[in-house]
Amino acid sequence: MQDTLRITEVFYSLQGETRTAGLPTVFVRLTGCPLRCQYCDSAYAFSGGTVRTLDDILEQVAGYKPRYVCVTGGEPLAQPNAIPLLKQLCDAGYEVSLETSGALDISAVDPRVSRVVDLKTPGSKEAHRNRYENIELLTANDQVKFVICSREDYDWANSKLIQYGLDRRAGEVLFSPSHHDLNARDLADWVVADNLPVRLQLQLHKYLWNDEPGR
Ligand SMILES: C[S@@+](CC[C@H](N)C(=O)[O-])C[C@H]1O[C@@H](n2cnc3c(N)ncnc32)[C@H](O)[C@@H]1O
Ligand SMILES: Nc1nc2[nH]cc(C(=O)O)c2c(=O)[nH]1
Ligand code: SF4
Ligand SMILES: [Mg+2]
Repeated sequence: MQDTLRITEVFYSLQGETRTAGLPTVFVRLTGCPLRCQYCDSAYAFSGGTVRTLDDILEQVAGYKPRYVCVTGGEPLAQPNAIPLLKQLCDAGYEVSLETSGALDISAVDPRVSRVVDLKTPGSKEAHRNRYENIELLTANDQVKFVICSREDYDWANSKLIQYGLDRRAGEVLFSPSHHDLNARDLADWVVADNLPVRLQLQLHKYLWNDEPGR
């Protein structure tokens, strides 16, 4: 029996988020998530999907001849075979990132992967799932993200930034407005007013292609 993963989609697009925003990237979206963030834009990946072998997924990725590959979901780390997938993508020579909720242990992820770890804000309604032990594991190759729904979420994110010295632990601290919940301009004004050491992140793909799956 070969190693398999349940996959919602594999597609080639522009990275809409994080430090590689704007760069052509292959996305591998794994099916299933144990969380239910209030704002989730990928709820179509909670169920369904297709069981595929790692070799089959790697072959499709290779067909795009990408430099960047992003493993996302759903929650990738909810499937144990996400770990060998990430390693094999690195071995194949891609620059690999992982989008993860921060609710599961990130320690087994290949160190070549840039782990994009969400710290779930109160506005997500899933903040009680944050696994704060993950913060100790972050390196300069990793990124921490806050998806911010309100001024209260902004103040909460700012307090975590200070409490854990996140800008010194991770290569990037990303503040992203929750699409539909918060005006990006308000968040931009708050970041400037407070002179925060964070990067405002907009979801580029939503400006380009709205909320279409597979973009
Ligand atoms: C769909 S999740 C999949 C990976 C993982 N489950 C997680 O939450 O990081 C990918 C990224 O999209 C973000 N996201 C989801 N819905 C969003 C929304 N409405 N506005 C802004 N970011 C959103 C998540 O917070 C996460 O950083
Ligand atoms: N273009 C594009 N960029 C993305 N970056 C992270 C995504 C995600 O859903 O995790 C995503 C996505 O769904 N599309
Ligand atoms: S953890 Fe990620 S995929 Fe799961 S509900 Fe939250 S945003 Fe959606
Ligand atoms: Mg998305």
